[in-house]
Amino acid sequence: MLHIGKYEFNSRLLLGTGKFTDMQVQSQAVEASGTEILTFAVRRLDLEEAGKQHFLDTLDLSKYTLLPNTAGASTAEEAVRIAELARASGLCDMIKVEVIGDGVTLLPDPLETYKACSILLEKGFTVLPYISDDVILAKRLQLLGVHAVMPGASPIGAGRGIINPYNLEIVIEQAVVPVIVDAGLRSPKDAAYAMELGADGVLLNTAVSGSHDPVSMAKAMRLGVEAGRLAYTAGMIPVKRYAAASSPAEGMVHT
Ligand SMILES: CC(=O)[C@@H](O)[C@H](O)COP(=O)(O)O
Repeated sequence: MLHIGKYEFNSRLLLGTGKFTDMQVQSQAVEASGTEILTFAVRRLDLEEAGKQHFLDTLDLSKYTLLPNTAGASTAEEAVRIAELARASGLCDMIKVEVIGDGVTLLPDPLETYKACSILLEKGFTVLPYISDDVILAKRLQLLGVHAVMPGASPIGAGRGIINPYNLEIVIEQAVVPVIVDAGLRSPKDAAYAMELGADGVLLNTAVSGSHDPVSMAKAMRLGVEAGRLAYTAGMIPVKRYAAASSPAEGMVHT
């Protein structure tokens, strides 16, 4: 079970809803992924798509928790405004805090993210900040009281997989709230790797929406997350410098 604040989930795969070209394929991909948490940009929903049918209208919303995100915000104030808009519209009080600091790398702004989280926590939100793989920021945000941290594997949409497993491992080791590895994943091996490192979940979007067959990729990602989690809980053997024979040599007759 994945526990985030007062919420509980069986699935550890969180899916983004952007960049799908066909709503029906998207619905099937969501189903195939087994996800229970769908994240979407409130700003996009509110401004650019006003009046149009939205993908969320095509879903049985009783099966999913909608996780609004503050994509499009570049300051704490903007992120807070977007979060309040989401809550006032009757959406979940969970918010993925995404405050982008740079239009080229799309990396999150640590100072504005911290400030936004501080305000949103005071306002009673369940707060999930998207951050870089920054060990100290992750720690500081947890001291502030966030409900999960979402370190990036690599930049959004880059598909570069986990660039810094060392940092991610330390974030995970020191975490007192769930760690959801978010962004930059490309293949099921990346998802499995994040889970093998001990992540509590992964969030991805482009890897599925941008593949030739999003439904199959969604299923592959689901299996990757499940395999990685199973391996993590099973306990993997230590890495050794030299060989260790699989069959014991004792009792063998040597000539
Ligand atoms: C939908 C969402 O929140 C994205 O911003 C998220 O960070 C996913 O990144 P990828 O598209 O790289 O998987």
